Formats: sequence, C-alpha cells, structure tokens
Amino acid sequence: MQKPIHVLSEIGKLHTVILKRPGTELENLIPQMMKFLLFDDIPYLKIAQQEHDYFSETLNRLGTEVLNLDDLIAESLTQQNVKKDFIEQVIDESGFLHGPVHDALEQYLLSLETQKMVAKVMSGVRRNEVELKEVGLKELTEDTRFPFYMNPMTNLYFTRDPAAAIGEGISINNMTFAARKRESLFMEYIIAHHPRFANQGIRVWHNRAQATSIEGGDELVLSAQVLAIGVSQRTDASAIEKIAQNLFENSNFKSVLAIRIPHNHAMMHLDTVFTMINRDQFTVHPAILNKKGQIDSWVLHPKKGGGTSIEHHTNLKATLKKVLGLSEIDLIPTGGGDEIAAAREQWNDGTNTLAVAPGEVVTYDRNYISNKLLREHGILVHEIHSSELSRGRGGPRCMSMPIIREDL
Ligand SMILES: NC(=[NH2+])NCCC[C@H](N)C(=O)O
Repeated sequence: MQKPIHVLSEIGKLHTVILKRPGTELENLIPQMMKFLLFDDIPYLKIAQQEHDYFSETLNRLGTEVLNLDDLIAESLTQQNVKKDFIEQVIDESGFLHGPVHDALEQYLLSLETQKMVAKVMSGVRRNEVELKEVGLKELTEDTRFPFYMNPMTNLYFTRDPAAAIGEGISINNMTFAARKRESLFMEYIIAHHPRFANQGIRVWHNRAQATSIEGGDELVLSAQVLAIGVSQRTDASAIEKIAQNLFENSNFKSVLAIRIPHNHAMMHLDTVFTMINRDQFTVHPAILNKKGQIDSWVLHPKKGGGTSIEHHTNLKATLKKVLGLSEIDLIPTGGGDEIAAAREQWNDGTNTLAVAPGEVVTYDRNYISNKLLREHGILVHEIHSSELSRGRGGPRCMSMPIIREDL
C-alpha cells in the first residue's frame, strides 16, 4: 500500500505535492512590514494567483496530484476540540497567551466556519477587526507600529520550508524568523489529524518544539541514503547534527552532506543556490564557490558503536561523486557563468528548479539564460510565469512540498 509520505530522492517522478495558492495574506503586505515579513516588494495578487494556478495546472498536466494546504488544514480541524486547540495555539504563538486580546481573537475565530477561520488565520487579523472587552496596561502600552494583532503569513506559498518529507517521515520545522514561525503549526495538525496522514506511524525527524532551527529549503534528499542540508541563514549546524543522528538511528539514511552557504536574504536556503535535476546533474550558483572553485562541506556518517563521524571537504563535485557513488557530475552554472546574468537570475530563483522526473524540471520563464543552458545540457524544461511570484524570493522548488515521489 502507498505510504502517505514517500520521498527517497529529489528527482523521482513527482506523484503528490502540497501547494498553497497565494491569498489575501499578500494584500496585507505593507511597506513598513516588508522586511519583517521577508519580502522585497508587494506582489500584485491577481497576477500572482494566475501565475500560481498555471504552476499548479502544469504539475497536474505532468501527472502530479496537487493537494492544497488550505484544504488539508480545514479537513484536519473537523473535530470541535481540535479546532479549538488549533485556534488557542495560533493565538498564543501570535503573542497573546492570555488577556483581553487573546479572548477577543478567540471569540472571533471560533465564530467563523472552519474554512473561513483558516483563511483569516493565514491572511492576518487587524487590530480594528476585534473589539476588546477591557483594556489593561499591556494593551495601552503595546507597540502599535504594525496594524495587526495577528500578522499575515505572507510566505505560506513557499510550502517547501515549514516541513520537509524525508524518506517516509517528515521534519516539522522550527522556523528561524518570527514572520514564519507559525507556519509549521499547520503541518503539525495535518500529520496528527488529517485522515490521510493521522495514525499511520509517520516518523517525525525534527519537530517544531526543538530549539534549533531548520527549514525545508535547506533539506535536499539526494538519494535514498544521502541527505544534503544547507548550513545557512535559516538552518543551524546543531539542528543538522540532531536530525542526522535521528535519521542514522531510525532510517536507511547513511550520510548527511552539510554545505555551508552565504548567510544573506538572496541565498537564504541551499535550494536557492543548488538543486538536483537528474541522477548526476545539478544547478549551482557560481557565486557560492570561492576563487578556487571551492566550498566548505562536511559529510556526517554514523560511527560504529554510536555517534557521528564528520569529514571536511571543499570540492563540491568530488564530494558529490563520493557520497552518491558516481563517476561524473554535471554542475550547471546559473546564468551560464556570466557574473551579471548569474547574479540577476539567481536573485529571481534561476537556480531553484523543481524536478518532476529525472532530467525534467519546472523553472521560472524569466531566467532565460539559465533555462537555455539547462536545455543544452539535455534537460526537459517546463517554464512557468514568474513576474509576481518571484517577488517573494522563491522559485518552483520553494513553492512546492513533495510528499510522494516514485522510486528511481
Ligand atoms: N525554499 C526556499 N528557498 N524558500 C524561499 C522562501 C522565501 C521567503 N520570502 C523567506 O524569506 O523565507
């Protein structure tokens, strides 16, 4: 029987994926909150939705089952007590553990029918939407720079990050920045309560209560035995050690390749600078390599008798060959090696491909130099529209959370 989660590679035929259509959360993005909400501009929602619909249709046409995050969460909250717990938790995590604001938000959200409540939680609750029964010193002295009690979850359409399917388990991530912390709550409820996932023994490799942070854009399943994880702005080395240990003890994964990438917003995750597109082909943003063409990486292995061993490497090609047992590797540089084209196209996620099968990817149309190069390297490229979606700094891989891929 098909397991609810089964991902043993980055490139096996994509069977099932979770997406989130951009919604009114994006219309609650305002200039003074942009940096905090991890955006560089305000997307035009109507066009962003059209572009996203086209993405979803493209995956459908290629034979992928598309599940929507909003539906999954609403379907997980059919029991009144579960819905109530969810509302409590999301209010707590929005900064209101108790008190008049907590009570007003609770009353408001409970009064909404589940789907509407979910949409509201995602799009944010303005201060003027609820009426407080009493006002204490806390409310009077509160920081009111932002017009929301519950901030909009503007990054939800990047379903890749809050959780990642690894093998037949999942990492439910503790996100780095406040703007995204609440996002992984959805997957926690889905795994625990959705009929498709609940009570099926799904292993949780990392949970959101763990103090160390990790995000799905950094987690790449290179093979049934090898996971690559970025040491990045968003993922701590200690989270990598912990998840590696857990995988070594409880799964068939034998190596974790930790790759250190620059810590900045354009390259916040490993998948913004490196993705797998075929058994032996990868995209890479040339700027992550130093003048000698090197990058620091560390391979973690289980040690006999417990613990992990760590080896340091600097040659990406040689390291990939070694961990994957391949004789050749084709690293395809974003922007075709031109410094300006590489920087521009990487900024708009030219490195960020979503493999739908070995050697077949979905990419943004605007990165025409990188796309042409991929085709010259024999890759089948499906382009999607990207004027508005790209303003959130994420591409097709960031916008998708594969949960079932066919084995290679
Ligand atoms: N997997 C990814 N690269 N996701 C991109 C996420 C972009 C989002 N604005 C953030 O900063 O978190």
